[in-house]
Amino acid sequence: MMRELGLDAYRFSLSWSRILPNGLANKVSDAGVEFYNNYIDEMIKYGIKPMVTLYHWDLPQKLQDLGGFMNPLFPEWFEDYARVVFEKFGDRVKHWITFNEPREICFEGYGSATKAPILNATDVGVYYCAKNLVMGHARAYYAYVNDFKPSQEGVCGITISVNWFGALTDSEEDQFAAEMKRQAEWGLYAEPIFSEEGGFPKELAEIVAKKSAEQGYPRSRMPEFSDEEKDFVKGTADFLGVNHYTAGLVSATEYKTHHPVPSLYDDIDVGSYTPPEWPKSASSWLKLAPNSIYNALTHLHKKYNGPIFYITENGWSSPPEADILDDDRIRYYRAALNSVLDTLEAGVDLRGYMAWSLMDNFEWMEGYTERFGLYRVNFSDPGRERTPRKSAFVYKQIIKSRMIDEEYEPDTLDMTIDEGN
Ligand SMILES: C[C@H]1O[C@@H](Oc2ccc([N+](=O)[O-])cc2)[C@H](O)[C@@H](O)[C@H]1O
Repeated sequence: MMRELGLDAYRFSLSWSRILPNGLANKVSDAGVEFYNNYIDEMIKYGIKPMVTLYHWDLPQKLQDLGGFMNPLFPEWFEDYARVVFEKFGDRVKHWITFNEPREICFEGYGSATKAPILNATDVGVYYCAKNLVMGHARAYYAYVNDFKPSQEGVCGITISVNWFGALTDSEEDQFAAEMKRQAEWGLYAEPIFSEEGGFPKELAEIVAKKSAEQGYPRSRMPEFSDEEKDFVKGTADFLGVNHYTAGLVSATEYKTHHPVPSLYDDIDVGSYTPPEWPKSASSWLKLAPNSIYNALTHLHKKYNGPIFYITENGWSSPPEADILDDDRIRYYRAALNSVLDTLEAGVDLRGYMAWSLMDNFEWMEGYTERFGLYRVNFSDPGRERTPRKSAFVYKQIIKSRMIDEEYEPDTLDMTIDEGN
């Protein structure tokens, strides 16, 4: 499928427990390493660069039983695991991502309890997790930079989910509410690594400290980074990977919904709105918002002094029964890629774009009910038959011709494998 599309890069993740069955680095699975060696070698054979994520949400059970991201030893465990994979695969993998989407790991896993491990610690879970995760990221980064990069010459970054949150109105209150939403959704994870000051976002930290005191906590529910820790974490990324899907308009007073007290969303206490005219996908959270890649990336570009970006995920879901002639997905990719062009024109250092996803897959809590693939997968078929959707043909034509808005008819679209690839 990668060859049919003419891809020159592919992002995938490693399963920690497939490589270290106990989670800890005392025992490495030869079969696990061989599995990924074959996978990586096959890509490289066809000129497809692997971009590898170390952690995309599957923590070894033993480590989860020990508290997972809540355990202060988590950063060490992660560094040990990272060292094994850099050593095994770093001769061929030159683009490393430590974590996929800290927000979904920490907020959804340890706060709102909507993703594994479904731990309902709404008051502190997201904040404790965020600090341990960021410390683990920094330890893995230094392991790479000090002990592997000199010979392997690759780069190491982190991928954060960055949807665009603008203000509903021009009022000062709504502008501040939008900034609080951005700090809660991605600043918690980006700020310690990419800001000049380091540590958690300042205004959010102040709000949480104030509310914690009012709520009778002896200290802020959000842990602090010591000065030493701030310096340790600052600048530990060669690039910022961005998973971008959608946007919301934020209000200080309107569109508020109920949240547990205390919790991150109660702390920021803002409302969010999506205009009804924004087209809807099969996922409740995903709507097609105008020029949102441009809005998000130009904002981050200014805020963090022009870092290197990769868009590491971007895509559209349809229900399983949807037609294979998926014009809604094509409309989404055209809009997104036009927004990428605007972003590049604005001088943002965006080095790559990855669609989510090559093929339908298991979509976490939603299982097989939301399909993101350029290729449809028939999950009732024991052979898991794969069929290119119309969007696959169009995507192939776009990346080959660099023409985004040209109209293609399905029977004129070319799906032969280019011998050069
Ligand atoms: C569809 C892919 O989404 C990624 O995760 C999310 C989850 C939620 C949002 N959101 O805006 O609410 C954005 C991205 C994830 O990395 C991938 O595995 C897929 O689930």
